[in-house]
Amino acid sequence: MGMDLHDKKGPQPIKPEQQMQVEKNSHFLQSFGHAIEGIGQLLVRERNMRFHIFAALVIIYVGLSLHVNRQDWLWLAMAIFAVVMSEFVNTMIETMVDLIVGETYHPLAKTAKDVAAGAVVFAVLFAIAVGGIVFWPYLWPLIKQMFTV
Ligand SMILES: Nc1ncnc2c1ncn2[C@@H]1O[C@H](COP(=O)(O)OP(=O)(O)OP(=O)(O)O)[C@@H](O)[C@H]1O
Repeated sequence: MGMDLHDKKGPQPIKPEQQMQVEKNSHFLQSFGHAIEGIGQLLVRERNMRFHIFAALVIIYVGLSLHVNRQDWLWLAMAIFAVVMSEFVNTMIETMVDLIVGETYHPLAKTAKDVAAGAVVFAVLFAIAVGGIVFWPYLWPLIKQMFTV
């Protein structure tokens, strides 16, 4: 899949104030800080992730507008979670493959990346199905109302 100018592939330059830590985190706050850094990297590097976050916000907005019930919110949350988690896994696999093979072509690198991308597509299809099943009963009466005089 393509790459735009905003996608920052490859290692980020190390700023002078950054410590090149390779030893274990020594306390919870340090672990948490690095986890937040990971989420930040994902948002900066992956255009698809930014799109998923935008789509999730649209789904939340539609859910609020249609006053969907508690159980339906759980399904919507599950769908959003599945897509976002799949993008986390996809980025982890891509990064590990790039770390191992770099710019060298390898059929197994292709398989790993394509399967990881397939997981994202699978999760997105699941989210579309959930969105359709959840929103349809709320939208159908509105659609009928629009076409009855
Ligand atoms: N080292 C490699 N060896 C073989 N094929 C590769 C290699 N690197 C990438 N590819 C192929 O190129 C495609 C795009 O790879 P890239 O790492 O640019 O993914 P991407 O554009 O970030 O994907 P996504 O849009 O899913 O994030 C992969 O799906 C794979 O088919």
